[in-house]
Amino acid sequence: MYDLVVLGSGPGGYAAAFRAADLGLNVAMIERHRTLGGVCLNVGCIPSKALLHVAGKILMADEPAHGVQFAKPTINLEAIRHHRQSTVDTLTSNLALMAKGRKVTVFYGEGKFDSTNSITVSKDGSEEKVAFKNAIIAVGSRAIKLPFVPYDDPRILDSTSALQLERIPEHLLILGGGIIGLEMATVYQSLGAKITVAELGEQVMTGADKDLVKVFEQVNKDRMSFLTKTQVTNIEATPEALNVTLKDKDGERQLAVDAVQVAVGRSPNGKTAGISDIGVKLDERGFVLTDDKCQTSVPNIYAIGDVTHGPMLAHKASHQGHTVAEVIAGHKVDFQPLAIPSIAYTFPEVAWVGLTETEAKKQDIPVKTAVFPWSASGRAIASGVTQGKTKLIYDETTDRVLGAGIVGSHAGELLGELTLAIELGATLEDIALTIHAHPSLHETVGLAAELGAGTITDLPNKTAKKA
Ligand SMILES: NC(=O)c1ccc[n+]([C@@H]2O[C@H](COP(=O)([O-])OP(=O)(O)OC[C@H]3O[C@@H](n4cnc5c(N)ncnc54)[C@H](O)[C@@H]3O)[C@@H](O)[C@H]2O)c1
Repeated sequence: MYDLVVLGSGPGGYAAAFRAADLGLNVAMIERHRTLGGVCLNVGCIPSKALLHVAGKILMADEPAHGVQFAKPTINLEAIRHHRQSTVDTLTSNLALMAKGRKVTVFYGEGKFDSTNSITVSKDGSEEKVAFKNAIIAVGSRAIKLPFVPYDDPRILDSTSALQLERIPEHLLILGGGIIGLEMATVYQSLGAKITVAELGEQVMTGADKDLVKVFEQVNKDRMSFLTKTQVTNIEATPEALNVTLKDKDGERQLAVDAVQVAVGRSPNGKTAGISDIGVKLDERGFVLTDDKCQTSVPNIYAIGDVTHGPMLAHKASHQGHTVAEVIAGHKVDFQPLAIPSIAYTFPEVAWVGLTETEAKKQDIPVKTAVFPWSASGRAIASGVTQGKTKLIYDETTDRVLGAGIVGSHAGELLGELTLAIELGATLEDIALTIHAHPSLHETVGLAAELGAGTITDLPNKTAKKA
């Protein structure tokens, strides 16, 4: 009997298994695919970043380089696919080695709970029972399917098939303006596709503040067309084209495209693997209900990652994984983060963490904001990346930083400081008095804080504190 069995080997599952093994527990992990790492490493975060890296190189070659002109890039799709796959292979094979090094037993096959103390793993017609004292459900999520989409048509792409880069369509419609849709829009646009994004909501990248998203839209206005408040209601496949029905306030119209990527969100896998049959409580959408120790309604069973409430992000899952491993090992810990960062790896990147201004307004939280424009940053001007903003959202009375957002080159990397600031309860003054290197893009964080504090000297003195 294992001390712990982890069902699923994504960033949540393997982090939990490895941490538990390091704490001296006897651990097994069950994975239905041939490689470890789940969606994120195999067909999600990691391969998309490999493609976005290439997209960045192509887009950069197109930008004015202040005296240097590059020829039009030559694109070798096979080599790009190879970079994607070798990135995935490096990480997934390292995971298998680390599992071995930690003596975590890996069962490859489809796992299904048959009691609160055992899971049956099925593979190629054979079955094996794995008994456990504790289990962690880390079964993730899957793409939401829309009833009117002709999924059998090869011109319909999902987040997995889009990564294959089988062909570059002339005109690609992105159905859903969330992070997956916009990241793949960026990849395909750089490779030559015309892009139309159809988004039901008021803005693309819901979740980020509008003023930041506006900069992203502005930079991309000649590269992509954004149709917001627009619902895709039907797709008809004909030999010549995919005829997409778009519905907005003016009524319905047709758009003929030669490929559609569907990226309308993900739903949790809670209703699979016999999870509810053993008494684990789910909500109506299939999320497993957990407390702040990630414990489910069955005391020896825990759940982490996309199958639980909260953002569907790998770094949330891995931190939950560590928490549960430590709880099972007897530590007094829980999972109550103040800040879970989000990054859209688009061009430019958009990154945000903690409270947004939109959320503050919705929840009636009294906040102030300080937004430093990158057009006043020496490093941004010298690097030709002035289309950016660094924004702080802070408590009106205490000046404590509650949220932050950045749009611009390397925004995702710059966000780290602000995530730490929020977790440590920093105020504007703490950030403003921290010496940031000059000239640098991260200096914009310090300058935004100085702007809020009224001590800034890198902008006109409208906001200067006189006393
Ligand atoms: N870099 C990252 O952090 C990253 C990358 C990829 C995915 N993810 C996560 O994966 C999850 C799924 O991402 P996603 O982009 O698929 O989902 P999402 O929920 O973020 O966005 C889907 C969008 O589709 C729109 N939509 C739904 N039906 C529509 C219709 N019929 N017509 C037009 N628009 C429609 C919705 O309004 C929504 O804005 C998210 O939780 C996301 O945070 C994160």
